[in-house]
Amino acid sequence: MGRLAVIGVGVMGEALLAGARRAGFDDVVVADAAPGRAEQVAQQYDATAAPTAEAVEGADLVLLAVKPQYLPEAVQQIAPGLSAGAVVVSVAAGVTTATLEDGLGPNVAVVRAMPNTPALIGEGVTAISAGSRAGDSALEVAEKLLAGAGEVVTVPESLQDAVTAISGSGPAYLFYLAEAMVDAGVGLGVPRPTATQLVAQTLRGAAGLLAQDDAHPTLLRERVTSPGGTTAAAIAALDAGAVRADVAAAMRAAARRSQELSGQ
Ligand SMILES: NC(=O)C1=CN([C@@H]2O[C@H](COP(=O)(O)OP(=O)(O)OC[C@H]3O[C@@H](n4cnc5c(N)ncnc54)[C@H](OP(=O)(O)O)[C@@H]3O)[C@@H](O)[C@H]2O)C=CC1
Ligand SMILES: O=C(O)[C@@H]1CCC=N1
Repeated sequence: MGRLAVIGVGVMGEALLAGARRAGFDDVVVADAAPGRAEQVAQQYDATAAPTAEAVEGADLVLLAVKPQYLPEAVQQIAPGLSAGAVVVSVAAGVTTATLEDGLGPNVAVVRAMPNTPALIGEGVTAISAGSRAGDSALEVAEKLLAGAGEVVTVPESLQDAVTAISGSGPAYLFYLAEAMVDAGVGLGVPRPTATQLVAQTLRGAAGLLAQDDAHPTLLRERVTSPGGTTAAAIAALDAGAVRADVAAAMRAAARRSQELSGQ
């Protein structure tokens, strides 16, 4: 599988590193700007720690997982040490393959990816898009890396801002909903640990139903909604609060922000 370098082992870098180890990558070098962080992660995942510029030397595959604002600096640091023919996978929201190709030079293939945090438990989903110099073999190697973190789909790069709004930021919307449901449950008199357990397993079970092949969210919701019952009362309250429109507005804001990040 060759050597993998992970640049930036924060929340997402660590989640994808965990997936890479599950996928069988066993020669891994990690780098991070926070003092001591690379060493700590290297110990935990049986990897080697190195400064950013050196970490990419001899690597066949490089995963860039720093915040978009810090990416130009990281690109500058790694560009001179990259091996010809290396594949660089970036998960930075909003940063285009064209920008990365400009900074990294003509000898590497760039793949843009948008993962999400359930990658930590192998239940993520990542959308990948090929840069202009990334052929099928580069996409394949990126897919192998990311498959350890969950499902992988290939999309045209023009859809990456939308994907970011759906699945990249998506877990946060569900945690927000979970918080609101737990708090409301507590308000209705249920102890917080019990309310949390009820909400977590309800989300897990509902996601399982939704993941079935023939699932349609409308049908699934209708099956819960008995005539004149409790769910009908709840959905009427959600509609009165224009929650559906709010979700659409939130996702448009996320996609817009992803676009803005590409201009920074
Ligand atoms: N979190 C998420 O749900 C998702 C995040 N992403 C993308 O993943 C990327 C990382 O996000 P996230 O993990 O949340 O951020 P974090 O801040 O948790 O992690 C980024 C890490 O990179 C380090 N770093 C910064 N500059 C360098 C450098 N030059 N060399 C090595 N390490 C460096 C940071 O150190 P320090 O703290 O000292 O700056 C930090 O530890 C972002 O681009 C984001 O858009 C994509 C999908 C989902
Ligand atoms: O909030 C962010 O910018 C990153 C990208 C998608 C999820 N987290």
